[in-house]
Amino acid sequence: MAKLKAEQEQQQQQQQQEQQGQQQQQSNGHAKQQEAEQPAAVAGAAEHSIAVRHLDFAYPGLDGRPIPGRPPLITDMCLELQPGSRCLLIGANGAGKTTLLKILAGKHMVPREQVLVLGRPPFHDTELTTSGHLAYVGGNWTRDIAFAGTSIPLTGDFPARKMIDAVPGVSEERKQRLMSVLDVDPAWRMHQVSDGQRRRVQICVGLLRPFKVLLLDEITVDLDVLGRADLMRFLVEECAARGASIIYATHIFDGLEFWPTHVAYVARGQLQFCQPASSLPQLAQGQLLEMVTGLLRQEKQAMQAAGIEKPLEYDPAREGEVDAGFSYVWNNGWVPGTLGTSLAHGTNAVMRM
Ligand SMILES: Nc1ncnc2c1ncn2[C@@H]1O[C@H](COP(=O)(O)OP(=O)(O)OP(=O)(O)O)[C@@H](O)[C@H]1O
Repeated sequence: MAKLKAEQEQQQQQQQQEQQGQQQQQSNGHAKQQEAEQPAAVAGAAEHSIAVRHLDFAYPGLDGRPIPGRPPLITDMCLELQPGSRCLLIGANGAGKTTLLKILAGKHMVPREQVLVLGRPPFHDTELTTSGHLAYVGGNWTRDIAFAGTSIPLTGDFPARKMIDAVPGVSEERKQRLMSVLDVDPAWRMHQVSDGQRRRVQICVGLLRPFKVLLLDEITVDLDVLGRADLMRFLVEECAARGASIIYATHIFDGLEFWPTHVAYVARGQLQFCQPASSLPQLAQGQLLEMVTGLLRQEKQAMQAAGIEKPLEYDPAREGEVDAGFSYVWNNGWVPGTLGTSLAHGTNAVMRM
């Protein structure tokens, strides 16, 4: 009897071992499959904090698809930045700076292999942003609020400290440091602050988590000169101390000569250059503004000489007209990616080429 029981136990042990082996094989297979599903370009790409490879991008039309016959806004863009870089992104209005930053921030879907941040595709790998490793601060501080509309300014009656404390996993030391750099009073009520004070709180909240890559889209517009200078110095320290990388798009150049390690210039959706600051003598001479003005003037003259016209203005008389190359349509306030679709927003005209 005892022998039979021992044999049964041995059989049970064997079965358990076989099952464990099978489970192990399955999970190994699953891991291998997951590895295989990772984009090939990710391997070995992490030495660049940002890598853009032959990026093409076009905004979709009202039906969410690329607009036939319309060339992409961004074409064949390549850009690589190492950890610790501070890149100033320059270009005329409408050149595509915000679009590029939003693509890097994972807000627009592009093929995985065309854009890698910290070696990972930012749209598909949402952990990049949820972890705070990839941060984007841009535009006005607004929110889409149901039954109120899209882009409603954050002006509720709550203190700045509440916004700051709402960001999880941030040490009190970092909070205090940022509030001090940005001169934020934690008692400010958000419905009573000035535009510049609201902007300071927005930047403070945006920088709280220790980012590895930070994308800044013209965030210093409302800041006074001292606030701006202190912020730029803080960002230099962050890059030096932690190897963080920053791309900063701006039109305000005074006093910025000391700041960038690289300058990238975009014109009509194409990267004209991305050069180390040390190779641009105008920076050492304190003539960044003159350099940018010269570049934009040359670009404008080249466009005029080439007969490249500005996009057609909307002409209400042509509403509904459909031609070989374009059609005029009304967009009654529909904003891609949001639920808002209401005549209450008023109407705005969209022309499709
Ligand atoms: N959601 C959108 N749908 C369609 N076209 C868009 C959209 N957003 C921007 N564009 C177009 O893309 C082009 C580039 O815009 P973008 O905002 O990237 O330029 P920018 O370089 O940041 O300009 P600025 O210096 O004025 O901020 C513009 O011609 C703009 O009209």
